[in-house]
Amino acid sequence: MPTILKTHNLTKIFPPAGFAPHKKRKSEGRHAVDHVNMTIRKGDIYGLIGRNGAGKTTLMRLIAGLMPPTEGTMTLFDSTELEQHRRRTGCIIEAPGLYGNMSAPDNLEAHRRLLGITSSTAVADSLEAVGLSSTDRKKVKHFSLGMRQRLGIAMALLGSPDFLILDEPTNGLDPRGIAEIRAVLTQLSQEQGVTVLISSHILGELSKLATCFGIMREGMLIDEFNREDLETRCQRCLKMVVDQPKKAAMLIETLLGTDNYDILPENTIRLFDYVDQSGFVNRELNQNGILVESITPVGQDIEAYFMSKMGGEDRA
Ligand SMILES: Nc1ncnc2c1ncn2[C@@H]1O[C@H](COP(=O)(O)OP(=O)(O)OP(=O)(O)O)[C@@H](O)[C@H]1O
Repeated sequence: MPTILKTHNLTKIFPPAGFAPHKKRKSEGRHAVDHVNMTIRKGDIYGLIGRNGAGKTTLMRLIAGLMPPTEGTMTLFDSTELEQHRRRTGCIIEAPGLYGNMSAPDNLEAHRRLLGITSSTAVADSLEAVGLSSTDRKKVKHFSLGMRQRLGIAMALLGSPDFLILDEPTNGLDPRGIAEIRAVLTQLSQEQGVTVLISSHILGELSKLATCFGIMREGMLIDEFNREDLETRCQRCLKMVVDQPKKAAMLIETLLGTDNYDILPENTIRLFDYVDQSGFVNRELNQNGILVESITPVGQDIEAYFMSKMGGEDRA
């Protein structure tokens, strides 16, 4: 699968408050983005997750070329010619500038001219992609927040980008508005092959939309995994520590009649069946010469998993 974005040790250090560059005072500064190595492949919907201040927006701004990194490099579309390939990228990082007294098509038309996009169908195509073709002459100031967010995405789509960078596109939306944005992004990904990098506070929503995930904590990308990994990590199972894992595995197959387990390091086995029958499993293994040091049903919902990875109690 071709790589759309790869960062190598991407770092942004902001000077501390009160820092006066002319004094050349040596200072630590704030590592908003700290040696991030991130990979996004073609067709991914990459969900970026982290608490407030974790560095998501700063990372997106670096990727979009809105500020230079302090350190580190990146490739876009497997190339180091970033300026050239940023033309294939569309982004909403700050609230898109919309003219309230103008209709959706007029807003897009103004933006199209500003960007120098020549395609005569760009405005109509973008409106259609976000389901706003029928708003006609309605002024944007009368739009719902969800419609405005969709219009923002339409703006980012004007240049027919292959890669969309969206910082909190569902911010402030009700469940219906969120579902609409999800439908738009899923369609763009599946039907047009657009690759998406998206951050969101709404973890449950992101878990339904994204195909892979990156967790940021204190500027660092502490974990990257795909949807399949996430489902495995959150799957309910009986986690047990035994003295002889290979023999225990054989007994699980012969006595319990299942091969739905895996063996982890440190004599740990995860059994994905019999999750609510830990006493029974314990007895069966014990009676056949296995010392079960611990046996616990584990598993959590996806949102709780994200929260535990992000650290702390605050929401993303
Ligand atoms: N221009 C700036 N100057 C100084 N510090 C900044 C600047 N922009 C961001 N920061 C700091 O960098 C850190 C990361 O901020 P950033 O906005 O990237 O986080 P975030 O994960 O997007 O948070 P949120 O979810 O609240 O938007 C924060 O501590 C923030 O205060």
